[in-house]
Amino acid sequence: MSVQHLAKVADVEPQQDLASREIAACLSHASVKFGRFTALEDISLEIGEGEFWTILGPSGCGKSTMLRLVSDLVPAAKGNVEILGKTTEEARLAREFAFVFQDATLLPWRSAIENVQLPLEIGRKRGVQLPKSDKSPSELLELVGLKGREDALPHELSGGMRQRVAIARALVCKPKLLLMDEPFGALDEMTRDHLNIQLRDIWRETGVTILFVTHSIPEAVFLGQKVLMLRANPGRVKEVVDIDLPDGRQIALRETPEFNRYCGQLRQLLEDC
Ligand SMILES: Nc1ncnc2c1ncn2[C@@H]1O[C@H](COP(=O)(O)OP(=O)(O)OP(=O)(O)O)[C@@H](O)[C@H]1O
Repeated sequence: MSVQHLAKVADVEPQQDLASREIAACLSHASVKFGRFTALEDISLEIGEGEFWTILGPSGCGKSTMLRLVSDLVPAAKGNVEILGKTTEEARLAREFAFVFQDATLLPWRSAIENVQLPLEIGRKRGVQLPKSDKSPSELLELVGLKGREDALPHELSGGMRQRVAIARALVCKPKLLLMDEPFGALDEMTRDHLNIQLRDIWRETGVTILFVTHSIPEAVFLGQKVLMLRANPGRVKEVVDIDLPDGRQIALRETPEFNRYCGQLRQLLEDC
């Protein structure tokens, strides 16, 4: 690891002992190109295991591309990406990560619990030994607040409930890393607030590392321990902001001066992008 790289890491997490911090995702000078267009350039980051990172930046700056890079959906044109010490391909095959998108993408003819069970069934059919959550599919539905709705079909559920099923499904193979691309972007504000609180609880209970893309500054501050601000053309790291707010976050936190200070800081950074 270069001195420059270590310096960047120290900026990101000044209080932590680097030697004792387990790394979930390590990006070293990584770039992504689509033809001649550079979508991401020289990204160096270390994301510690169990951390919750939110990603903000102007439209088109490469937030989704960053998740696609980490999840082996696009290759690094330069540099290197490691997930839990593995290449992205090895991590994908070992089901080290799972994705949740803006659209829940549930199979409409399967009930909530059957949708959650789906990744395990696919693994069994392919003869692949997949990691399995310590919780059963029905316990995962309970974890996301859907106890009693196991047999409901997707069209019988609200948008927020469908997203909860998608989160339970993402957790069924016990991923170490959860990649979330604007998962609550299409939901009304109250549902979104409620899911924000629930997602923090799920994160605390499972210990999963989360990378969460959003366009909402308050959502990024409420959820994240760290906010990664990307800037555009090409997408680069603008800044990583540590969010030093207490745990057990409730909606009232959004009315506090500390919370609004972080929002103001990030709004300024976004304007400067
Ligand atoms: N498959 C692709 N081929 C060509 N260009 C692409 C491809 N995917 C993304 N891009 C370009 O890469 C840049 C980053 O796209 P990306 O979707 O990652 O941005 P984003 O920050 O997530 O955007 P938004 O906030 O609008 O969702 C954009 O200019 C986009 O047009």
